[in-house]
Amino acid sequence: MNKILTLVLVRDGKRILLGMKKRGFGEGRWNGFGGKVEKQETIIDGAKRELREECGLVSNILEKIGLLKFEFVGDPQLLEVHVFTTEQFTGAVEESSEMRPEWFDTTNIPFDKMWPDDKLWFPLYLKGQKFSGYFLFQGHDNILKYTLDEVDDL
Ligand SMILES: Nc1nc(SCCc2ccccc2)c2[nH]cnc2n1
Repeated sequence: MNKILTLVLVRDGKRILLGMKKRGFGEGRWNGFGGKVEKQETIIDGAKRELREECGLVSNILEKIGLLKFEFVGDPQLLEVHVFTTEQFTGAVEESSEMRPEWFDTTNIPFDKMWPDDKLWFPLYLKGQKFSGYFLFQGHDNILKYTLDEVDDL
């Protein structure tokens, strides 16, 4: 059974909001906002909840843009990450216990301090293309193999 996770990418024109993960899974890397989906909530409601909890922004319009599956050698639990984006949000960006948010220009995304797969699928995201990918990791830094496809619907 896959572990269902969410990832929300917040855009404001040419800028994207990323958070520096302060602890736990992915600590020390810039990422979108997201995490686990609780039993009693839908995936999209889980995404909205994590967005608010992790950076203070509220959005009612999340667009599904990607599906990423991650396998880690030696770990039977597959991660199934549902990726969303939004350009409509309210509230003030605020740091949380999990994340230190910062705006980046989309021409200057800090890939060297992000998960290694991000540099592969971000270009599809930035050109408005939906995507579906599978990545086999050895540890958290080394991608042994992957597939990545542009898709028309998710
Ligand atoms: N960009 C990206 N994100 C994730 S996990 C995202 C979901 C998540 C999970 C737990 C806490 C916060 C967020 C990745 N895993 C492997 N490569 C990856 N790339």
